[in-house]
Amino acid sequence: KLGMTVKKDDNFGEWYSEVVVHSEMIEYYDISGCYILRPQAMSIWETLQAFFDPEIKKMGIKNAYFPLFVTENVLQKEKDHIEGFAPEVAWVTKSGKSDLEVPIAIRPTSETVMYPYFAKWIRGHRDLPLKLNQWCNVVRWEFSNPTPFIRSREFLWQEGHTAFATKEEADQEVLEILELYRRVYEEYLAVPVIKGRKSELEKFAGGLYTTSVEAFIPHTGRGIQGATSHCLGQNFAKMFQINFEDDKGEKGMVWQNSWAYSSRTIGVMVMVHGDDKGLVLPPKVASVQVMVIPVPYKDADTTAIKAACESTVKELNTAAVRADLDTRENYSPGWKYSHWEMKGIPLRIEIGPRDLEKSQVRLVRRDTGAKVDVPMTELVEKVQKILLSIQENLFNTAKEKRDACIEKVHTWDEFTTALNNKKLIFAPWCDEKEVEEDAKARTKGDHGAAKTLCSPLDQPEITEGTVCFASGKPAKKWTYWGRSY
Ligand SMILES: O=C1CCCN[C@@H]1CCCn1cnc2cc(F)c(F)cc2c1=O
Ligand SMILES: [Mg+2]
Repeated sequence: KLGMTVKKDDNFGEWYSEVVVHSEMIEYYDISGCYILRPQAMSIWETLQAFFDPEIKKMGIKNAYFPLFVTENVLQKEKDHIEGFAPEVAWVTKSGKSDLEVPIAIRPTSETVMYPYFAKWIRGHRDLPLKLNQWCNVVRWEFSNPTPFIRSREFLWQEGHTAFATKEEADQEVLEILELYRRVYEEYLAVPVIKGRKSELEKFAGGLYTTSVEAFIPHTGRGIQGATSHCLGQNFAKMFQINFEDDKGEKGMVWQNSWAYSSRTIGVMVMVHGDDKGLVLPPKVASVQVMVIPVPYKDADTTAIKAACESTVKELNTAAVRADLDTRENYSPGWKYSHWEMKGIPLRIEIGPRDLEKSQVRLVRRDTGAKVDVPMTELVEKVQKILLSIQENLFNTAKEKRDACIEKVHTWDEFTTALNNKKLIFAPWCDEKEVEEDAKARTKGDHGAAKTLCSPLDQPEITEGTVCFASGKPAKKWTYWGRSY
């Protein structure tokens, strides 16, 4: 494989596409907007799932699996839930040569698939809370620029759908799930995110309120929704007649939530940490954390070197460090260094004749390129420490870069200047829908309009007399604004 040919600063879109392909995470497919997830990508997906699935089970959520297909009349059940989404719905209209009597939609999300059965299963308050999740794929036939992991016509996600007797229980779960999403990004993918609430314009129209974790890509100056946790209120309970007899014998409608993260998480990680050598994997999601490479010298004892590599891998694997070796003779050490750097392996170990003599190995970090010689007797402890340090350094570096992009503004002019400087804008806002619509209209351009990303749950104080940057009305919230994916 050739090396990287595009630089991250020169052409971000082409750089990204090259990274995901050359790191062997993605293979492009012959249907636009569809991508093959190769093992490196799938192993990251599985690692995140291995964290998230037990966590939601601890919360009493059970996995189920609902059909991929939904009938037209059920899908159209509620216009404002589907409003504007209709063009994205993919339909099955034939089987073999014959047309289907009634076209069948492929799920773009599963509210309308699940909720008729929620109505059937929920009768009394003892049937509550009902808390289900499914790990599945969904299809949204989008036309705006398809991007591996970030925007694809089919993607993997988990979708949680829960029903409670009281709003308080629903409100609490929304935030518990949002905290898990923060951990997925910050503790595993080493990507800093902001927890916040979506505006009335940006929220899920079918719900009561939407919370999200928002990431930011400094290179493009665009925000990206990382994951989302909605409180649906009783909107869907009304639509689907999901009610129950409470302990006083009265009929009440349930309070519902729905929440999801998707394979988009992987793309955000690539965009944030990748560099001009290719992918950079945070150790916690790296299927191989350490690659051991023999450095044979012309008359050196290659057998002894290879044996040292094998015992190093063995020792690391015994200590639960995911290590592998590359002893292929038809590739030079130099070729292997750039190959495994391209693949984002966090740590490389080089073992040559000099290292053998001194009973040491050379460790090379993928994040900083730093090299350090370590006695073989201290191998495991040093490798474990360095892997932790790489995980932390990736997060801290990403957080510093993201924070450096944040610009606090107070006026419209400051806002447009910051927007054109690719900033993540923090502004006092009157929280009025028309003002957001107006700001969107005024910032339309070939880079896309500015929009609200979220109002952070952690709200700074609004000092007396602070006015909205756009309308001049009294400010109600500090809100992040920017262009987005
Ligand atoms: O975002 C979530 C969390 C998991 C469950 N769903 C909610 C809301 C999804 C919002 N949404 C998002 N996209 C959609 C695309 C469609 F084609 C369509 F018919 C419906 C939708 C749609 O409802
Ligand atoms: Mg969409």
